[in-house]
Amino acid sequence: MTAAVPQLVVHRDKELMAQAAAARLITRIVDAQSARGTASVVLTGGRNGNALLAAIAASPARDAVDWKHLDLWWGDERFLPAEDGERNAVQARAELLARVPVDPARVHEMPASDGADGSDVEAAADRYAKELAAAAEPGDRLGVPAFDVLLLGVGPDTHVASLFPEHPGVRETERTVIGVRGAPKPPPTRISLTLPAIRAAREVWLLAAGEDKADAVALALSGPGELQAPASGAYGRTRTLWLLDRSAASALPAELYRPS
Ligand SMILES: O=C(O)[C@H](O)[C@@H](O)[C@H](O)[C@H](O)COP(=O)(O)O
Repeated sequence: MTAAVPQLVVHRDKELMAQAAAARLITRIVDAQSARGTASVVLTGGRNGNALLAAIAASPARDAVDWKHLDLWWGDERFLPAEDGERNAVQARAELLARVPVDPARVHEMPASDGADGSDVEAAADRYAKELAAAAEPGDRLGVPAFDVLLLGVGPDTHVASLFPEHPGVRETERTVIGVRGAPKPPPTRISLTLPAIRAAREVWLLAAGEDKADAVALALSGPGELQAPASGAYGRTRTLWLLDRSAASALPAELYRPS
């Protein structure tokens, strides 16, 4: 079962989108933890992903989360030295993770280029795939944990994670994690979950704000193939949610979104 038919929620502006998405994510984590004692979330890099983390950090409700029983993963990472400020994990630490009592053993950063695999990005990707498989439950698909929420920023070319239009990574159907070279968005070398891994999530939430995303959002939601618009291939098993601001929704056809 998939939730390939997306739900759209459009907020007044990107600031309100970040605040509302933060409240939504806190609630979703609390619900998962009350049901199962634990939760797992896949973080995304980019301005909207980081704004969401900052909004959680600033929220009084953040203490409702049992941070010690939360597994955090990444959808993609820039393949740079571990402490490089351009890494998604370094930015996530600064925005939120250094301010809440997470269990470091449950914060699963993607390998860095100065780690055990050196500059071998494919070996680093395989390492992360093994870490995901080790965390999967017997019933989980593909050897990937059934993430409660998988967050994705959406690029102006409709990329998600580090899966770019017409790039080979979008076609991957077997592996859960791949190395990416020649990414159009710098830096060129990255690690990324693949679409099959993304689709193993219970819920996939896509974040897009700003006029520069309007065409990408309209294209991705018009039903093109995922090779042309990778965001259109990002959906969850039970829910696919597009969190937008009005600017990013401004090119949508009337039947998809009526401005309030
Ligand atoms: O490593 C990255 O750069 C991100 O994971 C990338 O997929 C990002 O989410 C989109 O490019 C949207 O970025 P913005 O939210 O900054 O537009």
